[in-house]
Amino acid sequence: MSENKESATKASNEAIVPGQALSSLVWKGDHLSMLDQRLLPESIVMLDLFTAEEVWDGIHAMKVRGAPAIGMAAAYGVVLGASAYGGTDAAGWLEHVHSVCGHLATSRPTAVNLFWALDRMKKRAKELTAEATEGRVEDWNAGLEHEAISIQAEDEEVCRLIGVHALPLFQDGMGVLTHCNAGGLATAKYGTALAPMYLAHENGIHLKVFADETRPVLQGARLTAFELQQVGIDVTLLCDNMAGMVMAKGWVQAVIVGTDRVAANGDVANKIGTYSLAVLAKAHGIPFYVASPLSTIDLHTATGADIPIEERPAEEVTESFGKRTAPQGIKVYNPAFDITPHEYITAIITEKGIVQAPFSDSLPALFAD
Ligand SMILES: CSC[C@H]1O[C@H](OP(=O)(O)O)[C@H](O)[C@@H]1O
Repeated sequence: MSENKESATKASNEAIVPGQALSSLVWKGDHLSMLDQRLLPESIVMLDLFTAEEVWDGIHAMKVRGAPAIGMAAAYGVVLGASAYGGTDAAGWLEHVHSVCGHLATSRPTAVNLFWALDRMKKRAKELTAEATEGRVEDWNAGLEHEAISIQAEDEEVCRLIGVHALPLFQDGMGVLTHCNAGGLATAKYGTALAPMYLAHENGIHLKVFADETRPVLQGARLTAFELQQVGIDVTLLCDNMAGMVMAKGWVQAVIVGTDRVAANGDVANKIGTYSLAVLAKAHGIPFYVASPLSTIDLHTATGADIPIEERPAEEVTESFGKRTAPQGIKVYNPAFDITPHEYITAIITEKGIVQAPFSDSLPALFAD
């Protein structure tokens, strides 16, 4: 790790290379290069982050977003935070790492991958100090760096496997509707909900993807439409309120979405609007799939009612499309996520295979060795 820290975030503009996937997070050895997803698809700007605080802000402000990407960013935030420790003793270093983790945990509340990654970094920190208790701060920091890099590398393989397991659900020419962005931009590569689209594309299977624009932050329009178009996958952008009509026309044979947290009973938190889609899918007899890595399954949270739902600033709703679109002083309700009850979910696609109801049995079984 470099001793040469900088507090000001730097940005660099990158060129759009058609067909080339963008990486949301690139570890540079002494800092984290983070793609500012708020600026897509107009600008590709990589932010150079040197401190845990800058990573906290990157997550909080949704410069990086998507459950697995949030977890990966937080892990690198721990690495950056740990490197600022000035002492040499194990107890002090461990306390410092826990304090960094505690702060990063306040960046966003719903995606459980954030807490999963922080728990994993704390566990690794404890193991490292148990191995050598004095004067090994550089080794401990290097151990944390290795752990964060592993989390990112594993996520790519996990997402690829989700795509592999989903492939039998799709036939050539099928229409598949998705919501928000659970793609490569939200993960290390491939995505969760979009992994099947990428794997189908790689295997010569043609899918017609419908991407909801996903108000109010427009992850579907700005990110999903962008990343699928970049690699030449057939994608059509829809306003959120068009899904019912498109289903009624018979254009959609499956809905597949990502998730920020799956409760032990199979209830799913995902981007606001997901619940409406699930109800519409049921009304039209269309299977509704949730793509979820094991790191997003939270067996400690009993039901969807126990999942904390983030509420975001009113301006996301009242100042859409670069200008004021609602009256001054209007009351606004802006939850970032909703809960889809497990009854609406046909199956959950994981890196270990596809599971169905009863989820209270099938989800814990995924964690058995
Ligand atoms: C692969 S998880 C993607 C997940 O993240 C989104 O939330 P946000 O953009 O607010 O971080 C959304 O719920 C997606 O399904």
